[in-house]
Order: sequence, then C-alpha cells, then structure tokens
Amino acid sequence: MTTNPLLPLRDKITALDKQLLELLVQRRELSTEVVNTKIKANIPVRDLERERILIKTLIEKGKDYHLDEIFIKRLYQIIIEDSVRLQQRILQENLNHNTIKSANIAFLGPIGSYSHSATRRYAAHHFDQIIESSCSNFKDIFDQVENGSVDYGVLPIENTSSGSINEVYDLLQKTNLHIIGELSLPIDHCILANEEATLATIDTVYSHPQPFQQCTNFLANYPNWKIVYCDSTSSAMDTVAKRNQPNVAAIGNKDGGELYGLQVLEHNFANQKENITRFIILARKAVEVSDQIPAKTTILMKTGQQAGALVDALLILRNHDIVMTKLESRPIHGNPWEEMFYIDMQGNLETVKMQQALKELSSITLFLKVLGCYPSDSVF
Ligand SMILES: C=C(O[C@@H]1C=C(C(=O)O)C=C[C@H]1O)C(=O)O
Repeated sequence: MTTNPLLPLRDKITALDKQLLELLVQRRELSTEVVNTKIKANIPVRDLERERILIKTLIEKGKDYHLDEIFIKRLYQIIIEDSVRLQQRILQENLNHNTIKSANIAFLGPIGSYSHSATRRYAAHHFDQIIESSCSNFKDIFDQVENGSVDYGVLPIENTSSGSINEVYDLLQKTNLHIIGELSLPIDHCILANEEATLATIDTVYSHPQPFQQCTNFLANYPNWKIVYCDSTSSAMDTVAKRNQPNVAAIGNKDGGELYGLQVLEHNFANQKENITRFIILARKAVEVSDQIPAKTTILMKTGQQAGALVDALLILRNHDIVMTKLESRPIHGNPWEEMFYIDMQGNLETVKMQQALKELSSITLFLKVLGCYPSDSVF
C-alpha cells in the first residue's frame, strides 16, 4: 500500500493553521479589551493612522521574508476589518443594552438568494445565532417584522447597476419600522444550469426582475432567450433544478447554485463591473448609534410644490455641513405628481448639527420623518 507523500507536510500545515487561528482569537480578545478601554475613555473605534503604520510596518517586515506586499495588505485589511466590526458590535450592544444573542430574521428567499447571503453576513457580525425566515415578497418581510413574527427584516435598497429598488422605497413610506443597519454585498451574477446544459442549449432564463435589469448588456447577446420573472433568484434556481432540462437556466449566485446542484456557465456579467447591492436592516425599535463610530441617518420628507422647495431643503443640509450620500424621490400613491424624498446623510442623529438641521427642515417641509440612524457599513 502506497502512502500519500504529502501527508506529513499537510499535517504540519494543518497544525500551523490551527496556531494561526488561535493567534487570531487572541488578537480578537485584545480588540475586546481595546474597545472596553475606548468606551471608558470615549475614544473613537477607528484610528486610521495606527492602522496605516501597522500595515506599513508589517509590509516592511514581510519584505525580509519575501512576502508579497499586496498579500500582506489584503490580509491585514481583513483582520483589521474584523476587529473594527467586533468593536462596533460591542459598543452598540453596550449602548443599546442589547443582550439578544439570537435573532429571528426575515429575508427574500428561499435560501440561496442574495438576500439570504446578506442576512448571513449581517448576522455573523451581530448575533451568535439566527433563526431564518424566508419570505416570498418584500411586503411579507415588512409584515413579519411589523407583526412581531420576526425581530429583523433584511431588504435590498439599491444596486450599482440597476439603481434604487422602488418597491422597497415605496414600502418604507407606509411603515413604522426603523432602519437599524445597512450592509453592502458584492453581487456576482452567474448563469446557473443543469449538468447537460451549455450557453447554446439554453432558451429560457429564470430570475428575479432585479438581476435582469442589472445584466441587460449581457442578455442583449442572447436575444432568443425567453425571460421568466420569479419571486427570487433562489426560487428561480429551484425551478431550474426541478425542470432538470438543458434548455433552462437561472441567474443567481454561485453558492445558491451549489445548494440546488446547478453548474456555473458564465459569471461576472452585470452592466457595472463593480456590481454591489446595499441592503437595509429593519426593526420595530430604533437604535442609538455610538458617537465613537461613523453613522448614517435616513429621512423621508415631502416638500411643498413651490419653486425651489427642494433646493431650500438641501441648502439647510449644506449650511450645517451635512454630507448627503443619497437622494431618491418616489411618487406618493393616491396624490398624482406629488413626490416623497428619501435622504441618506452622513452623521449621527444625536449630534447638535443634525438636530438643528432637522428642526429647520421640519419648519419648511409638509412632512418629515426619521427612518433611522444606524452604523455606516463601509470599513474599507
Ligand atoms: C485595535 C484597535 O482598533 C482599531 C483596529 C485596529 C486593529 O485591529 O489593529 C487598529 C486601529 C483601530 O482602527 C486600536 O485602536 O488599536
């Protein structure tokens, strides 16, 4: 019997990887001590200068061992990102007296959808355990959070290729839920098909309307493909897997495709190379955001119809040096030609300048509501 000559070396690598893991755990424990000290001394979580020097020193040290600069940089960015997110979680739990370690979360499902990936990623940074509740439409997610069946809802709000997700914006107009978090997820669309299929055998493609909108340039190359809208990318995968024929395919993500036993025929073909979807997290209770981390505030407002009404509102933000990161308008159903504006701003709701700006805004608008103040997702 021949033994695999790699075995002894692999055993050594496995042992080293275990040590690396243990070191990462020790580093996390130190990050926890760091944030507890920061809480007491009111020091911001982020120290970009410290991070810059740390990475620079490690790159220099790595050169002695011929370690690639980009490798070291990427590796430590991931490690530091984890440390920053851990510290943010501890700060937020401390501030909001939040001891919930297990959460019930609703998302557009079934499992394997992008919303499911976003839910898992958000949960990994915020809860020890989750109970997943997959919904067949966005309205159902709002309903489940509103009626208390679940604690949180995860919803896509905008995408770099297709823009705003109008249906979610419209549902936000009528809800009394609060935005308590956001998450940006890179989206790599794949053509997922059964074993025998090739791009040439496909004549019907299933997906949610969003991916179709995000991939119009690619789809223009296949004018013979019939397009079928589904409730979600994962329900599309489920349909394709059940049909088990070479002429059908779904557009969705690779991990989801694996769940449904589908192969990837093509990927990375969205209209924008950097195809990213931003998700919001909704809850019944608003959260407070620590002033030691970057925050965003989202408001909903209706201006009068006089000339310059929107300009006057935006000037208030400028006068208070508030950076607007997004402005969206949606028609008000039942009131033709009237618009509701959604504004995302950098900054914490509790700051004096934000409070002052909102006070001034409410005096010149017909309606104003804060949808939420939440930790900003961008770390790098
Ligand atoms: C751990 C700290 O907090 C943050 C995370 C860092 C890290 O993980 O190395 C470095 C600087 C801070 O942005 C710290 O302030 O030292």
